[in-house]
Amino acid sequence: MPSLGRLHLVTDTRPGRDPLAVVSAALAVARAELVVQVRVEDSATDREAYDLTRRVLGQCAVYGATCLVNDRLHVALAVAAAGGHVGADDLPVAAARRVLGPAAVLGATAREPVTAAEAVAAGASYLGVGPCHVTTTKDGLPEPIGPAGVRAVAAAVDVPVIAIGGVTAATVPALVAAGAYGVAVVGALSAAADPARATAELLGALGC
Ligand SMILES: Cc1ncc(COP(=O)(O)OP(=O)(O)O)c(N)n1
Ligand SMILES: Cc1nc(C(=O)O)sc1CCOP(=O)(O)O
Ligand SMILES: [Mg+2]
Repeated sequence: MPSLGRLHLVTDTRPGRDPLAVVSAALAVARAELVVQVRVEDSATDREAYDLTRRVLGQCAVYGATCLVNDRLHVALAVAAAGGHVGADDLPVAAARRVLGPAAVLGATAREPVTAAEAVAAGASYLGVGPCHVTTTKDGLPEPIGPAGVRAVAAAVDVPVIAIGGVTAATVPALVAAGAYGVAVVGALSAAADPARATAELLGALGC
């Protein structure tokens, strides 16, 4: 299994965003430390997801960076991405592992220690843990768990914990101190005036 980068960029395909430009800027700075998770709107077609993922995978290959696919594991397989990420509304972790195979990177969303341990036992190779802080990027999330919630999950598992939800360079140190191996962001890069600079700030906060 490839070693996991510590800065995860989750693509923002909402109207008015330019995910490929943001990926390009982040890759130029973070290189192999970047994991790009291709996440499209639920309304996007599989063809749209496939086309975007192929382009992102091509960008990542230049830098030896990892490309994962959110939810749509058939797209991950179709483009030979490194793996995928699943949550409560997606395939169960064990089924996702069967689909992707033993060597793939498989992330699972977990918000508390018991489900985190279950996800790891079912085959997750990392956990996405959050929302750590308030975010406007995704609707319907539970209350933020904060660094204390991250600490509880990190203490319960032996796989990398990736903190997500409202993460900024300013909030990274407390999350790392709580046991996060890395962070996943949408807005901190997608909405940045200068995504390359924002990438450097996030890497610096991670101690990379
Ligand atoms: C790193 C990471 N953590 C959590 C999530 C959320 O996944 P999920 O709960 O399946 O929600 P959607 O992203 O599918 O809306 C994630 N994508 N990445
Ligand atoms: C897609 C997603 N999942 C979350 C979870 O907690 O499961 S938070 C989130 C959105 C993260 O975006 P931003 O970095 O802009 O806050
Ligand atoms: Mg999902």
